Amino acid sequence: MLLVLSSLAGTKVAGIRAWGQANGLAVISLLLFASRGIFPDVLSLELANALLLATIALMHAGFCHHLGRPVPLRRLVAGAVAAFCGLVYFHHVHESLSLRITSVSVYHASVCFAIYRSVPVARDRRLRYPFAFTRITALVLACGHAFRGAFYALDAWEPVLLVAPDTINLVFVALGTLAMPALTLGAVMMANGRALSDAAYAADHDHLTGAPSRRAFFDVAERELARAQRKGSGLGLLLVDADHFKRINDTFGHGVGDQVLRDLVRRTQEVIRKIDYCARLGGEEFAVLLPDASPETASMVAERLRRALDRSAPATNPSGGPAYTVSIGLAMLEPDESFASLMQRADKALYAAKAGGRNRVVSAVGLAGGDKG
Ligand SMILES: Nc1nc2c(ncn2[C@@H]2O[C@H](COP(=O)(O)OP(=O)(O)OP(=O)(O)O)[C@@H](O)[C@H]2O)c(=O)[nH]1
Repeated sequence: MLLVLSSLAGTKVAGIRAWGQANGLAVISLLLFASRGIFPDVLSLELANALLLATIALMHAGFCHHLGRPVPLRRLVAGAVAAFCGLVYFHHVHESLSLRITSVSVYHASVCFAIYRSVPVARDRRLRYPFAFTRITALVLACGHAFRGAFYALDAWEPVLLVAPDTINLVFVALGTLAMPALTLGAVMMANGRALSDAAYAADHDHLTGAPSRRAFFDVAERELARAQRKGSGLGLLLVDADHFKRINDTFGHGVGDQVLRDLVRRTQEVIRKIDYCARLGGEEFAVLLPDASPETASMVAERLRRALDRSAPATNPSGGPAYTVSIGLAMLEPDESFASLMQRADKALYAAKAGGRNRVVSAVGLAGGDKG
C-alpha cells in the first residue's frame, strides 16, 4: 500500500502525505514487532505499539485533510498518550497482556469510529462507492477493535497467548493485519475518485467563469434536442455576445475583460430560469439553452437577459466597473431540425443584432433558415 501511495504522491490530492507516513510507520512498527526477543522490549513492544497508535492517528489526519476538515489533533494525541500509558502500566507495573491489548484496542476502535463519522455519504456519483467502502471498512474495524478490547478486558487476569491457534484469536489477528491495508485501499479509492471527479469537472467547466464548457453544452444540447423532438416541446437557443469586447480589453486591460466575463455569467445565471442552461462557447460568446420554452417565453427571457446585461448607462453601472452591453441572437427549434442548423440560425440572428447596432435581441424568425436534418 505504501508503494501504491507513493505512485500518487505527485497528484496533489490532499491527505496523500499523511496516509503515506501512516503506512511508512506501520512498516517500521511491524518490523519492530517481528524483532521481539531480538531487540529489547522497549523497542519491540513499547515503541512498536506507539508507532501503531501513531499510524491509525495519521490515517485519520489524512482523511480529515482529504475532506477539508480540521484534524482533532488534541484528542488524537491525548487518546494515544492514554493508550500508551496503559500499555506501559500493564507491562511494567501490573503485567497483563490482556489489558495491554484492551488499551490499544480501545484507541484503535475510537479512531476507526471517528474515521467512519468523518467520511460523509458522497453526493457525487464518482465518489459514492469509494466513500461508502471507506465508511463501512472503518465501521467494521471500529466494531472489531471494540469487541477485541472488551473480549480481553473480560478475561483480564487470565493468561493469554497473542498467537494462540484458536478461531477468535485468528479473527483478531486477521483484523489487525487487514486494518491498515483496507483503510489505505479506501483512501486510495477516494483519492482516485476525487482525481477523476476533478478532471471531469475541469473538462465540463470553463476555468475563468465557472460556466459549463462548450463540450458540456453540446452534450446537454443533444439530449435536450432529443427530448424536445420526442415530447414535441419547444426548445429555444440564445447566442449571447459581448459588444466591442476588444475595446474593453484594449482600454482597461485583459484583467478587467476577464472580470466582465465573470460578471456576465453571474448575471445571466441570476436572470434565466432554473431549467435553462448557460455555457461559455469560447471568447466572449455564450449560449443559453431554453428547454420547454414557447417562442414568447424565449423572447421574454432573451429580452430580460439583455436588460440585465445592459451595463452601459451610469445608473445601471454604479459600481464603477467597465460599461458593457451584449447582443443576442434567438432561434427556436423547428420540427426535425438538427442542432447544427439551430445554431446556424441563432448565429445569423446574432450577426443581425450586431449589424443592427448591438445591445439588442434579434429573433431568427424571418431570417433565412439553416439546413434541416
Ligand atoms: N479578457 C479576455 N478577453 C478575451 C477572452 N477571450 C477572448 N477575448 C477577447 O475578446 C475579443 C473579441 O473581439 P472581437 O471578436 O473583435 O469582437 P468584439 O470586439 O466584441 O466586437 P463585436 O463582437 O463585433 O461587438 C478579442 O480581443 C479577444 O482577445 C478572455 O478569456 N478574456
